[in-house]
Amino acid sequence: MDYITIAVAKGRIANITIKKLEENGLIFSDFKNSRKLIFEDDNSKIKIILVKADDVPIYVEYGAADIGIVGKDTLLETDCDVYEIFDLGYGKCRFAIASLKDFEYKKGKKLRVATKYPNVAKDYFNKKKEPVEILKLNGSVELAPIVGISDVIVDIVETGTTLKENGLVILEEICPVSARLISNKASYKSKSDRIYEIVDCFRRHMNENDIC
Ligand SMILES: Nc1ncnc2c1ncn2[C@@H]1O[C@H](COP(=O)(O)OP(=O)(O)OP(=O)(O)O)[C@@H](O)[C@H]1O
Ligand SMILES: O=P(O)(O)OC[C@H]1O[C@H](OP(=O)(O)OP(=O)(O)O)[C@H](O)[C@@H]1O
Repeated sequence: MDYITIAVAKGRIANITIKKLEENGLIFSDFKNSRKLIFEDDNSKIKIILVKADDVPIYVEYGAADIGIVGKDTLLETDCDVYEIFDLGYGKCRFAIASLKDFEYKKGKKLRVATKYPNVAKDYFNKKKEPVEILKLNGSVELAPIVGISDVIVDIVETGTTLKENGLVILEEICPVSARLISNKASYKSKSDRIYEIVDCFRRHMNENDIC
């Protein structure tokens, strides 16, 4: 049996993914205590490669991985050509627009929006026919309205703690987000049995609150 390779987004999503696979009896030795980027379970012939979230769809589209696990936030931002095949239900959060508590929207004035997700923000405001200027940042987006470089932010919110501790409030929610299983188009045809074994393995360990 050939190895099936899964590109997993480093950080939160990888930690939960490995935990769920280990609950199914797979073993990825040293995952917690190493800087290794490749982990293999010899029995199931599953190979995990750890990559930055934004890069997961690229590894999958170009066939370096058969499947990938990444947040819906990242998928909405990318235009990669992959199949999204399963909502894994974990890594739950939501996209929201937020501003400082005392922000007042002035009609007719172009909103300046700071975000790590320029495509998501552009799409959302285009649909509402609201003219905006997008400022692409790479993190700590909540700072932007505080230091006065944006009116609002578009970001993911989980517990709401980061917004609260920085004096921001949600103005609108855009959509829910959770981790998704994606597939390379050729692998989806040639390795569909193995891919669906992996889907079943996650399905068996879905918690009640994983269901979106
Ligand atoms: N509270 C949360 N904050 C950030 N990401 C979350 C949260 N809840 C779920 N997620 C999911 O986890 C993914 C990000 O994981 P993580 O924060 O570990 O990486 P990251 O922020 O991209 O890492 P980096 O620190 O390298 O920028 C998101 O793309 C999203 O799908
Ligand atoms: O609602 P909460 O539970 O507080 O989580 C939301 C925060 O988590 C994410 O940041 P991350 O930790 O990825 O750091 P970043 O600012 O570097 O993106 C996101 O961008 C928010 O800042």
